[in-house]
Amino acid sequence: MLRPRLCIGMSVAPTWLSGEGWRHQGSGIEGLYSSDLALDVARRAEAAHLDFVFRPDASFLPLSVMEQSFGFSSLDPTLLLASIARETSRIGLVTTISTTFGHPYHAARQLMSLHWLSRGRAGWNVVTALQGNENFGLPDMPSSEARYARAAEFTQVVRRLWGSFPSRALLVDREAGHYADTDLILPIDHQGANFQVRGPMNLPEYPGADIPLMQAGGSALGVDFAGQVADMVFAQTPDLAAALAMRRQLSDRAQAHRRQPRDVRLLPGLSLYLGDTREEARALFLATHHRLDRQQRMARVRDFLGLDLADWPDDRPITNADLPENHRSPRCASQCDALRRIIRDDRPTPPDLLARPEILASVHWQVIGTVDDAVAEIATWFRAGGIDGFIAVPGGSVRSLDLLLDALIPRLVEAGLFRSRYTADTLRGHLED
Ligand SMILES: Cc1cc2nc3c(=O)[nH]c(=O)nc-3n(C[C@H](O)[C@H](O)[C@H](O)COP(=O)(O)O)c2cc1C
Repeated sequence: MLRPRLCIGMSVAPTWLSGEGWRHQGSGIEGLYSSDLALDVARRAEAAHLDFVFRPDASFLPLSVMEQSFGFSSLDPTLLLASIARETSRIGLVTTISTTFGHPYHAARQLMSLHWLSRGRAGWNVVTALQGNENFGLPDMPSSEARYARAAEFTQVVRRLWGSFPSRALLVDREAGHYADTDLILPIDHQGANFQVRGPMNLPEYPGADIPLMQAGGSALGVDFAGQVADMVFAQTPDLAAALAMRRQLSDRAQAHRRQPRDVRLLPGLSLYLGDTREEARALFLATHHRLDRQQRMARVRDFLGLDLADWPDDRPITNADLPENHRSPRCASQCDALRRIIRDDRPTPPDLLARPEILASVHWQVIGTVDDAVAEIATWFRAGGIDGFIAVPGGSVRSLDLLLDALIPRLVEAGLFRSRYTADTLRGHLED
């Protein structure tokens, strides 16, 4: 444990309505393309004193899922969070901006705008993106190396632009008629492999609290990048062993970049299917994913692992030796690694593998059970030093969301694992609390 209490973020994606979740009466799905859904959750998350709400994002629309659910269709995350800024006062607002497709000048200005509008509560989830190249004139997705090199340069430019108009340069001296001390507003004159940016930025830095960075991407390059720049890491760690290994790697890479391990908070996604009983939770999970048929599940196995299960006997276990050696999904190395670990450790048969939550849903840490089950598991992982907190990704229905905010978080407070009130009103303040 690197800090005494958990850091807790809440996805406003809204994951609890994915799968079949949106079809429940009263799901509120009609509010998806307005602020309504996210605002309601943000207000409730603020009442529970969470560190931040968080909006992941994608710049492409896979049509295959749209017939059955809302998929990746969504409002622009930064605009959505800006609309929430004035309706809340304490909770952090973490948006997602990809470093692969956009330009750092735009990103720097959008993020600092959100920071001003929320009075110091903005955070940036730095992603190198999974897909979407065809929407930006790129014939293929750039390699992992190219994406992380661009991410490092992009992030450096954004930070330098934020610093190019320091808050102390803002004088607003009515009497003398001096608005700003222009000696302090300096160009950055960046000439790099990907960007040429003169600066300065046309917006001053928000005084007193900087914008924390979150990173998502679990390959060796991703972890090194996180060790260099991230305050938080959104990770996929399906079991405690994976979390402990990730925590060790992050600490190692943080120190290699002359930072402290505690500066980089490991916050895995925690997918929660909660019910009053375990049976209820399991039924909720299965009902949520029942429309994913065997063909679709096998397609996921093929995509992630390069393994074709079409003619595989149902009683034959799948072992490490069966996995094609050089298959790399272009999409996400960390997700594939998690599935490889399951095959290495559990040797599942095809029916076992195809029923795994990791195939049906995500490779996030999953609790399918009661609030007691979730509290026990979170406490175990935290006390073992595997996590610094988590990002809640409730699934299945609004009921999972309600149990998270109304029952689970208060139980963590009672256990002394989470704050009972805010002591700060900026995101940086919450992280250091
Ligand atoms: C937990 C997690 C969350 C992610 N969220 C996003 C996202 O919201 N938007 C996005 O474009 N990419 C997202 N990504 C993709 C990563 O930014 C990255 O492109 C991908 O994981 C490949 O990098 P890697 O090989 O280092 O994992 C996410 C990845 C992970 C592991």
